[in-house]
Amino acid sequence: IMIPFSMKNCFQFLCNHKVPAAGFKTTPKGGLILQSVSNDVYQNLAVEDWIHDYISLEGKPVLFFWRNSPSVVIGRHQNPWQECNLNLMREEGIKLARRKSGGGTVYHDLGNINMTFFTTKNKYDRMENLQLIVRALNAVQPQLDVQATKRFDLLLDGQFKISGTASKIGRTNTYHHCTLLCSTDRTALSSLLKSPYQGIESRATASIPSTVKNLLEKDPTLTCEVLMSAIAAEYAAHHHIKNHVHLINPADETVFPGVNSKVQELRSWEWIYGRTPKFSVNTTFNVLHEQTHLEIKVFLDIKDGRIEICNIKAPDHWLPLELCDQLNSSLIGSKFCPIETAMLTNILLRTYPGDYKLHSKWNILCEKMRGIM
Ligand SMILES: Nc1ncnc2c1ncn2[C@@H]1O[C@H](COP(=O)(O)OC(=O)CCCC[C@@H]2CCSS2)[C@@H](O)[C@H]1O
Repeated sequence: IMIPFSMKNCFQFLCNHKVPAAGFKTTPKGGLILQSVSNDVYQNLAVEDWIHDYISLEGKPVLFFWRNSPSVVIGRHQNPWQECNLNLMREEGIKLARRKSGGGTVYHDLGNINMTFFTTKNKYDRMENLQLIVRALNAVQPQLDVQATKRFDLLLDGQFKISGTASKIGRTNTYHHCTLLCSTDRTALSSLLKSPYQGIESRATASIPSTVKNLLEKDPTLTCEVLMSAIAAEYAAHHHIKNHVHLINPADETVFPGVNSKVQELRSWEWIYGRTPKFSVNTTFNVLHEQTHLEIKVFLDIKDGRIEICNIKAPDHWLPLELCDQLNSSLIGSKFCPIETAMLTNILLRTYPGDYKLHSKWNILCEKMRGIM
């Protein structure tokens, strides 16, 4: 990894050392423990990515602690419509993030600790990291029954998931990141991770749901702060480094040059929705017309988050084929997104000013379409 000259200084900052004349060579080996001062999921994922891209981890593993305000974090190759309730998230102002690592969907809030274990490829060992967490948990509460599974979850009492794992393996650097449920809102977790959307077909990675539990429910002294200190102490002991947690601000461009462009990428529609593997939606809408139920069939192909094929089929006596097709054509190429659909509908309505009966039918269809987005 090439570290540009300006980044040498920030590397030294990360070690909390004054920039010495001798430069880079004086940075101590052994490892580093960092903790983010931000609770913004995009900033935290961006700085994680930045460390992965720019820090030389040879002989210097890094542990990074971070927590987020309420967010749903999907894996790199997942379909958000299949994994979560996007309508509920919009209503509640819950962020959606797509991470760079693979795997399933998790819910984060301030009661959930995220940990990223950075190493070079040859030191990458997820089980070792999980065992370190288990030792730390047992150091604060020897009675806890926590075990790592073959799929790198941590289970409490042999049945409740308290941690999920994902990882990214780069050319030389790697990271293993995992969650730890301390006092997360479990009601929010389960309602947000339930998809209401039907008829989706895709080859995206599917999550593996589990029954979860918070450590604080087991023992009220196990707060996030207690857990993070215990894990930091265990990490320091394991790597023979000073038990000091360096606070970092992931928005600080002077420390992490270029980090804000990573934040922008992670926040973008193109990354979050546009990276969804190609999928199709095959569903029906029911509308009431003159006291009878009509069935409207919908078939969509969505590629890069945009509608590629749109086939809405309504009974001809309700909406003449030609007018139905106008709606179909106007949706092709547009984002599979309720705001964009609302905009397009308004444009379409203007093509038949004054035809309120038609407006009402198009509006009904668009409202239903928005409901599946
Ligand atoms: N925060 C959290 N911690 C543990 N388990 C969770 C959490 N949220 C949801 N779940 C449960 O895990 C499954 C999904 O399990 P699944 O195995 O499919 O996915 C994962 O575990 C992915 C973990 C990603 C960790 C990253 C670390 C930093 S950024 S996110 C979900 O349906 C819930 O039942």
